[in-house]
Amino acid sequence: MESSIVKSQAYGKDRVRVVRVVRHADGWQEIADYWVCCLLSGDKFESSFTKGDNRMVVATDSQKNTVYYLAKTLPAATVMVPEAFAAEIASFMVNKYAHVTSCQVKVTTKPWERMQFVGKAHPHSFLREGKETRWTEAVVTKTAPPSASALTVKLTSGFYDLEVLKTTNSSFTNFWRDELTTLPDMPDRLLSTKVLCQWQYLAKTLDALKAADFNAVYAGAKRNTLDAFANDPRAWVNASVQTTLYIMADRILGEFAAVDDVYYALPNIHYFPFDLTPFGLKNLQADAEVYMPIADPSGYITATVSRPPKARL
Ligand SMILES: O=c1[nH]c(=O)c2[nH]c(=O)[nH]c2[nH]1
Repeated sequence: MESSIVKSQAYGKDRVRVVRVVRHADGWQEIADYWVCCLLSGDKFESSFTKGDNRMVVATDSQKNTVYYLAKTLPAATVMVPEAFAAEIASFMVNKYAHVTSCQVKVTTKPWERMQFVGKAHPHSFLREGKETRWTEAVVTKTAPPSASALTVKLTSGFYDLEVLKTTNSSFTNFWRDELTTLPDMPDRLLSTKVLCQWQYLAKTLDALKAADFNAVYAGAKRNTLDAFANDPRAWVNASVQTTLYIMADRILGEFAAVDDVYYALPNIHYFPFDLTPFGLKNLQADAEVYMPIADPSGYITATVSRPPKARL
C-alpha cells in the first residue's frame, strides 16, 4: 500500500456562494450571483495525501475567504464577468503561493434578469427565470514553477440546460438499416433538446484573454444556438440532431475569432406520436398531432468542432 503513488491531485472549496452588488450613484444597481469552485494543485501537497503532513496545505477555508476578499477588492467590472473573475482568482492563487503550480477555478451562475415594467428596466429588481446555467473554468498553470513569471491559462466557458423544442423542420431518414432496425424514416418530427454548449478560448495568456468580450461571446453562442435550431435552412434539409449541432458550432466559430473550438452535447428528447389506430384514429407520420414525450432513454449526440488546421493561427 505504501508504495502506491499519487498520480494527480487537486483540492479546494466547491460551491462557494458569493453575491456581488454594484451600486451606481444614480440608483442603478447590478448583481452577480455565483457558485465558485477553487482547486489547487502542486507536488508539495502530495505529502498531505500520503504522509498526513498538512504544513503546505492552504486550508480550503482560506481559499473560500480569498474568493470573498477578491469579490470585494477586484474592480467591479472584473467581478461581474464570470470569466474575468475566475481568471483573477486562479492567478491570485498561483502568484501568492510559490508551491501552488496550478489553480482551477470554476464559476457557475444562473443569471438574474432585470425586471421590466412597461418596457422600462427596473434599477434594482431582478427575476430568476428557469433558464440555462452559465459557467466558466479558468485553469492557470505555472510553466516554470515555483516562479510565477510565466503563466498559461486555459479558459473554457459554456452553458447547459437550455431547453428548446420545435414542432417541425426536423427529420431523421436514410439511416443504416439491418435486422435490429425498427425505427421508420421520420421525414418530419418534433425535436426537443436540453442544450449543453461549451467553447474554449484560443488565447493562452491572461493579457491576450483581456481582449475578449466574454459576455458578447456568451450571448452570441446562445443566439447562434437558438437561431440555428429555429431558423437555419441548412438544418432543415437533412435535419438530424448531428446536422443541427454542426451548424450551431460552425456559426459560433464563424462569428468569434477568439473561440478555438466548440463542444455540444444534445440529448434527443423523444416525442413519439401516440398510436391511436386501435381507436380508428390517424395519428402517425403526417397525421401526428398527439405525442407522448419519452423521458428515458434519450438520444445523446456530442461533438467538438474546430477550424480546419490551416485556418488556425
Ligand atoms: O437526429 C437523430 N440522430 C440519430 O442518430 C438518431 N437515432 C435515432 O433513433 N433517432 C435519431 N435522430
